[in-house]
Amino acid sequence: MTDLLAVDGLGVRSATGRVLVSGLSFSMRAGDRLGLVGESGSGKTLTALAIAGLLPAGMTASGSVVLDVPSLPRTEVVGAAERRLNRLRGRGVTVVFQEPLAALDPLMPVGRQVAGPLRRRSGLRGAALRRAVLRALAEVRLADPERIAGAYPHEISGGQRQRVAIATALACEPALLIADEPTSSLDVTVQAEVLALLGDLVGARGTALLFIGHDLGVVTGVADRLLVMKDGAAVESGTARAVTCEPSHPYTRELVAGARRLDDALGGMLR
Ligand SMILES: Nc1ncnc2c1ncn2[C@@H]1O[C@H](COP(=O)(O)OP(=O)(O)OP(=O)(O)O)[C@@H](O)[C@H]1O
Repeated sequence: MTDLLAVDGLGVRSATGRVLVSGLSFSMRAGDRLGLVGESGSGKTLTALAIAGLLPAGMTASGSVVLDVPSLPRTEVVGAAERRLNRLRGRGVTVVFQEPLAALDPLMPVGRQVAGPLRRRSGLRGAALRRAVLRALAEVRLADPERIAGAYPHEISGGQRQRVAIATALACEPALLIADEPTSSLDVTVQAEVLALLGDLVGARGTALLFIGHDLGVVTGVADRLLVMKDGAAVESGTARAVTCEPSHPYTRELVAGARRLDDALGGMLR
């Protein structure tokens, strides 16, 4: 099987030339679940944006990010023209961000927002499209999809919004879904539900998942492999089990000890 995503020596610099990410290399195949974990400011989000070709204006990427998605031309994202990247986004790679309010249009009922990618992907129109929207909302386990479809983003809860954002992202049938702290703004119970849902949905579709988070307990709940980042570089990588059971880098040991302390304080809930 060939790599779906091959990141080789990725670097990101700010407009003023500050090195924010450097020398990052990893690869993913169809259906893989990789967790990028590290403290705030370690470069996780910029890595995600660089992979999707969405770095803010002025920032520059170096190295190589190759996305090789079935039925799409193999694309070198670094330096690619916007037109090329547009073909890749959606079917190739889709991102779910931490704050769904930022991703959803405040002035459009959420049903119409899910309908956009569904229509583009499937060509459905009219009543058939409407049924597909309701199915997509039911699939992310939203009770009463009819009501949710007609609601504006501010009329539903944070957990419901994140489910809508996931439904919208999956409606594109992406080969790679990047989820950047998708549950950090949610309370713990809702967070656990949304994580389980995300795991089930990508599993059922064979979608590769790049899951980003600062909380090792959360990330290991979804990812099979981990890449630990610190100060814009990878300090350790391996299977989730190896990294959490036998961390070799002092920073990873700190992360593991922190997650254990939290787990003990919660009476082993995370085990
Ligand atoms: N638009 C920007 N201009 C300049 N520097 C930036 C910009 N965005 C991020 N940075 C810097 O790049 C570094 C990496 O940021 P990034 O957002 O990737 O970290 P992160 O690991 O995702 O953190 P968090 O968990 O807080 O989102 C940080 O030092 C940050 O201050």
